[in-house]
Amino acid sequence: MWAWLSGPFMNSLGSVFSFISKDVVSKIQIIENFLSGENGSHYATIQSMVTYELENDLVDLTKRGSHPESGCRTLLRLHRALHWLELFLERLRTSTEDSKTSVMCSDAYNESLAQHHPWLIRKAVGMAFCALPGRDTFFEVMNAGDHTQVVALLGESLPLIAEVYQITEDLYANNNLLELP
Ligand SMILES: CCCCCCCCCCCCC/C=C/[C@@H](O)[C@H](COP(=O)(O)O)NC(=O)CCCCCCCCCCCCCCC
Repeated sequence: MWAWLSGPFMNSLGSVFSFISKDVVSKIQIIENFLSGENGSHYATIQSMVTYELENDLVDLTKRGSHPESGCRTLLRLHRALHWLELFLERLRTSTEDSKTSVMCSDAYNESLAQHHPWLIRKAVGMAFCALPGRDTFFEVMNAGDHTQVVALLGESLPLIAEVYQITEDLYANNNLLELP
């Protein structure tokens, strides 16, 4: 399912994007390792992961310490990335022929992930966006047919992405986990 993150499309985007996809792949790997480890059953759902890690003091809550790669903080990074994805795909869905992917990407980034990234990363990411391929290429790599079909697919998927995002957001908010280091 995550193969595209290290596939030819991401590779064709250059070194900043391969850095980004390596970061995402390694975070997914951290969570998969918990899932296949001896306490894997606690990682079957996000809810059970949160309960298990909090009850067993497995999360660094205020500053990085003995649990720098907890499931909770790792998923939080992916959760924020999912928000970026939602905002970007919504822009792509409603875009017109002369919309620029670089603008769609950076607007979505500034509304989401950028708030959690230091200056240097924001600058590097901002420059990388300028080199993104055009809108047609994005429609093509989704491999879901012509523009109309891709727009329809996005229309069906985006509410589901938004729902997943909101469930995690509420769970993390209720447990004060939204600022995990
Ligand atoms: C498809 C086209 C291109 C991708 C565009 C990327 C948009 C934004 C890029 C921002 C990248 C910043 C790189 C920094 C990484 C880390 O410093 C930083 C902090 O990690 P740390 O606390 O462990 O140190 N990592 C992150 O914030 C994770 C960012 C990942 C952004 C990737 C977005 C693309 C993929 C979406 C997949 C969503 C999967 C969700 C699964 C539940």
